[in-house]
Amino acid sequence: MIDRTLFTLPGVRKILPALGGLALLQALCILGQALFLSQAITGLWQGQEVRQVLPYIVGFFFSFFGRELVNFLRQYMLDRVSYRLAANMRNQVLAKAFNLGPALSREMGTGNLTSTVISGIDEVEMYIKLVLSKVLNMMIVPVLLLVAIAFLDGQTALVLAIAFPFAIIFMILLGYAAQGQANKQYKSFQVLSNHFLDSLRGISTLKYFGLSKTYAQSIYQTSERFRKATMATLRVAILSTFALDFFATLSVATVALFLGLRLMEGSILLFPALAALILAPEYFLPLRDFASDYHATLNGKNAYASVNEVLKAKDHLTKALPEPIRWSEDSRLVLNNLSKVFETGRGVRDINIAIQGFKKVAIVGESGSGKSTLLSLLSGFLKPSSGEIQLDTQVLDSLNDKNFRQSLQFIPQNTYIFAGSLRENLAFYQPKASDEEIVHAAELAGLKDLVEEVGLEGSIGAGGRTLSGGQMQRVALARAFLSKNRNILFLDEPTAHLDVETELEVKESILPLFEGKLVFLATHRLHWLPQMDLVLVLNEGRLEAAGSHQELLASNTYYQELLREMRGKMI
Ligand SMILES: Nc1ncnc2c1ncn2[C@@H]1O[C@H](COP(=O)(O)OP(=O)(O)OP(=O)(O)O)[C@@H](O)[C@H]1O
Repeated sequence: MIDRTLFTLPGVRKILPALGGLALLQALCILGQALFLSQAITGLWQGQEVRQVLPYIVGFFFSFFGRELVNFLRQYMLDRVSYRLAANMRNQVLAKAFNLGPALSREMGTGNLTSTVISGIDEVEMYIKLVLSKVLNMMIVPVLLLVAIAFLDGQTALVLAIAFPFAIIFMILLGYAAQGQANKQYKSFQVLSNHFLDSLRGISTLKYFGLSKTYAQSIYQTSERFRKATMATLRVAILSTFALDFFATLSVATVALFLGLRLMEGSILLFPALAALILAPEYFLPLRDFASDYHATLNGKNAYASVNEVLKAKDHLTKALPEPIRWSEDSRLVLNNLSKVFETGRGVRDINIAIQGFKKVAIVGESGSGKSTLLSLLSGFLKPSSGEIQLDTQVLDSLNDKNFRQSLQFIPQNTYIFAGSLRENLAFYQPKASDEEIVHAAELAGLKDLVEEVGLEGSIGAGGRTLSGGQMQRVALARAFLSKNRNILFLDEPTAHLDVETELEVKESILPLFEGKLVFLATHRLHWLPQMDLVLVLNEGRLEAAGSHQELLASNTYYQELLREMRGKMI
């Protein structure tokens, strides 16, 4: 029911003694409340004046306010601790997501990852609060009250002591059933999150193919499954609350009945009978309190497991390089038998290449030949399955290095435009760049008109000005122009989805960016190849040939064939 690792979170152990102390204080206040009230009523019953019982009434109010104060202090402490822990967790999950990059969202699903970070962590915050406050109360308050009741009346204490384990056993049994249902509910929530986000992303494709109505039906069915799972969980959770309430009420009623009978018989005095009767519901209160929020703890436990799953995901980011690389004419990159084989058996195998100085390297091959995989290995987004990488004098088993990432620029097929100002989007690698530098980079990338029209502070992306495909690629280009320190450049089909005219225009702007850099360009487009120093030809994951475009064109039949095919597809 409770995840024990919760107690290992930073700061939790430290507040446990304070929470235990507050639970003890609360038990004493409850006791004071019951004893003072019973004493006052007994006094009045015996004919004393209000003046005579006034100290007891004052004592009752002191205990009452003391109890409220304890509640307030506990809530205050828990709010601070759980808020801090949740904020910490959110930072860690985000850091993990950024380090692992697309691999994590591919594995978990973007919708699921997003809901874990946003609503999942809120649920964990609530879970921490509930568990820490209610569990300690449940462990301390009933025990102390039972001891006090035993002093007042042994028989009542016996009835209550017998009833408690029954209530606990019931709670555990129903708890297991509810946990099973809650797990199913959480799984369907994860499916729903992924399904919903995927549908939103693909909405234009769905519209194009006239499938949006069919898809809306599929979302409806997924959300219905989630609704049913939620109702099933609520049924068991409410049943467990009901069972506990029933047990507690039955036990208190039994106690009241026996006390009443014994009072009539005269075998017990009014004061102990009254005090025991007031304390009996208080004895069950912590348990009922826990049960009333039981459903929230079930959700919180699942969300906590999901957060832990992200935090435990293997983060390959190394710190082998002492500082970011500044690529120079003498720099050298050697791949020795580098392979990345996926579970499907596909990928790239035994790649051997040596590159020195400022080179423009194209990676070509048929669709599925491994171009993107090799590019991801070189940019450190994938960890090789075997082989080694030599970077100058350093031998590494992966380029997934914190400092290597600080050395590279990337122009993808589709540039992501963040919802924000044009300035934020342009100064992506260089947030501290001056206005002049940003405008200069934008002009080099061919964005002069956009800057004049929108202004550096104008919003672009979601909720702002929508950019055309060519403009988006130019934003990526301007980012790269602005970042002078990073001189290893990766491009993955940077102009593939643009129309021929825009493609050639954007290409003209890209070419000057290649100077003084190590460039890797994965492409299907023929027109890039004559401008490159080295062309790597991949065939079914293997390096078929490597050389300049002219060399390969003169001597390699596979390359000649590939070019014929590429030319065919271009037209
Ligand atoms: N994450 C993955 N898990 C399993 N197999 C994968 C994964 N990524 C790629 N592959 C497989 O590895 C092979 C190479 O894929 P890759 O994307 O590198 O090819 P590509 O040459 O870039 O193709 P394209 O030109 O169509 O983009 C393909 O058969 C692909 O199905």
